[in-house]
Amino acid sequence: MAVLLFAYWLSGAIKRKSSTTLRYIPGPWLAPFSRIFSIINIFTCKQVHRYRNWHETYGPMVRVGPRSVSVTDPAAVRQIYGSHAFRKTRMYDAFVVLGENVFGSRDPEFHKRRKRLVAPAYGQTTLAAIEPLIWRAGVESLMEKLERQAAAGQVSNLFQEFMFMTFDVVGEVAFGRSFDMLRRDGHPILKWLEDFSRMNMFRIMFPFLQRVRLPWLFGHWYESERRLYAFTRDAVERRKREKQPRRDALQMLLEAVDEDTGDSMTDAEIMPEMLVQIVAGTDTTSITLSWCVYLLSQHPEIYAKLREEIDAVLPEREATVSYATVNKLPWLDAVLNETLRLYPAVADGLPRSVPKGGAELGGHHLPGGTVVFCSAYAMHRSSALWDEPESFRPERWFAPAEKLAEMKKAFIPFSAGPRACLGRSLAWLELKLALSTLVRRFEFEHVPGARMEPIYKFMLTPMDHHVDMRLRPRT
Ligand code: HEM
Repeated sequence: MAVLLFAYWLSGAIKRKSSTTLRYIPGPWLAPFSRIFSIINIFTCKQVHRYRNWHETYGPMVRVGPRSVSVTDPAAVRQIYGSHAFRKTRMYDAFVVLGENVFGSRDPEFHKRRKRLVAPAYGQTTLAAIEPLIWRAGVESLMEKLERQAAAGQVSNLFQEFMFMTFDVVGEVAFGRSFDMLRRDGHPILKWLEDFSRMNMFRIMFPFLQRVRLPWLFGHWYESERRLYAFTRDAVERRKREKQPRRDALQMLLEAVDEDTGDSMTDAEIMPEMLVQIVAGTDTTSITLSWCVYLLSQHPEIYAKLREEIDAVLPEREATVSYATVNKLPWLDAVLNETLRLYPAVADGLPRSVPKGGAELGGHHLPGGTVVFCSAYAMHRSSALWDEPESFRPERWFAPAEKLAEMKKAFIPFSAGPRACLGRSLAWLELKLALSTLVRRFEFEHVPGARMEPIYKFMLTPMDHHVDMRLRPRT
């Protein structure tokens, strides 16, 4: 029996290897035969290193599975992400939390309609209105907590504190009030979301679970789902009862009107969009800040340059920092860009499906249905695209305009095209306010112990989820 099964697998594998034009794309010898590497990735979380090495060995197009290809050629990457032609794959169903939404949707028509409705929630007018909320609920609350930890002689785990900060900001702007995680060291929504995403994974693997409920098996996950729903609904209803609501992201969603039909969004449509802001807008930003402070702690000369630049525009330690003051600082920009290059939080994946009929990509013909994706980690560290790719050199971002334009083609921390990050202006605002205030108020020094090797588990994080720093208040 075992021999028969093996023979069956082998004949299928050989057919898969030789029957498509993918056979001309180089890659590890096992990749065309089986999806073994996707499975290994799930268990080891080290695919970013693997993809980077493969691209260094095989070039900009690497076959990584029977029907999947990893791409780092900038022109091919723009082709994949630059339009709706290459659609998101089924993997994105995992992001359909409480309903179809702008992030998880695979349908271009739905996405275009929904994006028009939600765009004002991420726009400049909203950002200007919520800046004081981000300062109060996020940055200032974080500084107060760090002040207390420093006074008590405690080491601060900035990985965790930045995460709490970004959750509190999304709570404030998308749910109408902070989750208060910085003060309470957590919130039950963390568990509800974790349970919910596990349940969703099962629903994707076994679609009958969309229709059938198995309370004896998944009872506690259903309970988390119920609580998440009730919590989100409560936030919407609370806001609707307010006589003079403030102009934040939640309000923009409630006031959104479809230009063509004149329809507003229903509560059932608004709720998934609120959750998207948590799923897409918390860890991404906090992890970027974590890597950034770690890199600064390892490069004292860069840290000193940044401190000098920030001290010049923020002479008073305690003053409220405005975005206008820190928005255009060359070293701050360069340090954050270089962090996003070396440690892009969304370092891998973003799978897309080649359209029916196939496509020419990177000099190869790929049949329809082939899964293609760009590993930002591999592209950002490619020796074909960057000088000294593994070095932290923020000054590279001061290159002449022509060189800079070339670099930007190979730089995609927020993806590109119609599905690029909608929250990137908000992310920049949070990143710059938080980092400049931290640098102005504290001297920080890394406390070794936790493993800092990057692993990829949905995001590119340090292995132990710790970035331990000893903080000393500055004058
Ligand atoms: C440093 C921080 C951030 C990084 C590196 C980042 C990165 C990304 C990337 C790579 C994508 C494309 C995902 C894909 O195609 O699968 C994306 C999409 C998205 N991001 Fe961000 N993001 C950040 C912060 C935020 C914030 C703060 C928000 C909102 C609160 C946000 C909201 C979104 C949304 C709504 C999408 C889906 C856009 C669409 O499909 O039209 N992101 N982000």
